[in-house]
Amino acid sequence: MAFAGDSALLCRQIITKNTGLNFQNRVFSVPISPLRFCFNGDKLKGGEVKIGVRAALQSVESVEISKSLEGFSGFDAVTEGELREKGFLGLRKTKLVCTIGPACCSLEDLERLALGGMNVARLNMCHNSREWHRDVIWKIKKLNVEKGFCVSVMIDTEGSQIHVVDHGAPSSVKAEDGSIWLFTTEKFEGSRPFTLQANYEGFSEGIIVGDELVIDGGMASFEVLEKIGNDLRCKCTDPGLLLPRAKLRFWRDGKLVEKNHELPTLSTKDWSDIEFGISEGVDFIAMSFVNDADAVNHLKNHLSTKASASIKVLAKIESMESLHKLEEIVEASDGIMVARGDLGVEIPLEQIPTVQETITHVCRLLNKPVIVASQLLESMIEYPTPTRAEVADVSEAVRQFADALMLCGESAIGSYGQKALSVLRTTSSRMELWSREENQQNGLHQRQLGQSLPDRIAEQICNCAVEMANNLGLDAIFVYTKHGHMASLFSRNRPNPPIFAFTNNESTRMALTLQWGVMPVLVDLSDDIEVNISKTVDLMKTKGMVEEGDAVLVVSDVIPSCETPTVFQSIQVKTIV
Ligand SMILES: Nc1ncnc2c1ncn2[C@@H]1O[C@H](COP(=O)(O)OP(=O)(O)OP(=O)(O)O)[C@@H](O)[C@H]1O
Ligand SMILES: CC(=O)C(=O)O
Ligand SMILES: [K+]
Ligand SMILES: [Mg+2]
Repeated sequence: MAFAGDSALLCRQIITKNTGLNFQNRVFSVPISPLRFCFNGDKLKGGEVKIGVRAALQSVESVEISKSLEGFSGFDAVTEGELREKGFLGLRKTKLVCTIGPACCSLEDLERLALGGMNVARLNMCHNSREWHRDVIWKIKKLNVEKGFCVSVMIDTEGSQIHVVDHGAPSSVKAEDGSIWLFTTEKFEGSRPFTLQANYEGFSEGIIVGDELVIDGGMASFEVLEKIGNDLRCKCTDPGLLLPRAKLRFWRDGKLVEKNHELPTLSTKDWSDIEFGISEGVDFIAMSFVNDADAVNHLKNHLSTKASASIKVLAKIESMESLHKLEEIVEASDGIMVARGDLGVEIPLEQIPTVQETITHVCRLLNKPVIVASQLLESMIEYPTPTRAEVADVSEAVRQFADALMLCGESAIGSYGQKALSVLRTTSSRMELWSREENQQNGLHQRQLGQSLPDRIAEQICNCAVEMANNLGLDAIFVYTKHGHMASLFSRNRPNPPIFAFTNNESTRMALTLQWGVMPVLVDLSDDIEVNISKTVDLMKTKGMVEEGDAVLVVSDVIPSCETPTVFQSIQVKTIV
């Protein structure tokens, strides 16, 4: 039992060190008179916060297998299987997003992706029909219900960007050096030789003769020879492929001519896609070409008025302007996507790695999940193995502690989508192991987020608890949470053990699928912390998910509903007997 004393001492030291609070007893008060303040809406009596800190190593007594395990079966099938097979530390922390397209949209394909570790399915509203998207969403929900998966659904808006209209066949055309092309806004069916239709009337506004027209971030380049009304006659100066929906950008004197700001972030089509997403009950809306926080706030307000505030809004960073306003966008949104595909059209490619590192860093500091997306395993669209450079790129995103990695064309149209997913899985697991062995999380800086004392306390409890869990070599962190906030504060510290977030809220569960190291579990929650703990441990024992001797750190932020609550948050270390 020396262990018990050690952990109690350690807990006190850590909490004293990090909060500046000192204490003698297990439950102590911090007088903050004359302030009165709210804690999750409850006015506290006497203007004091009481925090319970119990760090004695307790044993879960040989709990009788509870009569009422109903409602406690919310482990997803994949986590359950992996936990049994590999143990707590074998669970992958980095989350995986797959873009669903024609190559992986059958029920069987989707099931294989879910079994392969897909945490979020992304539907790009740029492509395919409403009926097709609805069918995919239904299949995912059916698999979740019938096969016990926990795969969230994300829709990704088309957004307003200037590109070539997709005429269907032929799928790509080659532009030869010196060839002359017309870029027009005139609508026409089929294809015309040396003519491409732009999707936006004003695509050539402000463009002058001599400007450079860059296709898809450098796939091909043209020089503007002549303006004819809105149309542009151009000469190919750097030959290459013109793909359907190829992106058009103009450069002058080595700098991008910024044009996107006159277009709304959400077009009429985007708004109708959003209504569709709301009615289909999607979990995330990824907003393309966000330029400022206003755009994010606008959508979030709209969702609130529709009683759909539980849908999380992810801002895609894929324009120069969004980089100038990164912090305000991160603060306004529920998460971020580093959309390297379009970003690479707006900034020089050699800047992508450092920009990615900055964005992932800012997101972690501000406690927002971040997805690294596009071309992670691009060659696997055609080939069954990745290039070494691609594996290095995936590893780098994991080393940066990104919350999630995303497949695009690799899963949507590629021939080896499941293989690509398994490359992400094995590469991220390997890199996470290295990261743990090298104590990489020690170098992570933390920024204080909370302003009020209760928020700061919650934050400090999570920071301290993670330090405890790492130092004591604990097997898992259990957090009981309604809205997932404390689970995310744990995740932000990138702890060694996995974080099991027990929640009674389905939306919370589906939102946590994107957060690094968090295994969301749907359960009934009682006001009694001890009941919650013994019920979950019971359940995990019956399912063979915990073993005798496993030591877990337990934190609850479920506020008891009694009138004068005395213990709001507590840290406990328990061993399974
Ligand atoms: N639902 C779909 N139906 C048909 N093709 C799809 C679908 N989703 C994706 N694709 C194909 O997969 C490719 C990669 O998909 P992805 O959505 O990542 O690319 P994208 O269109 O460049 O993304 P974005 O427009 O958001 O920047 C697309 O170019 C498209 O050809
Ligand atoms: C994913 C996406 O939108 C991009 O990379 O541009
Ligand atoms: K999109
Ligand atoms: Mg994009």
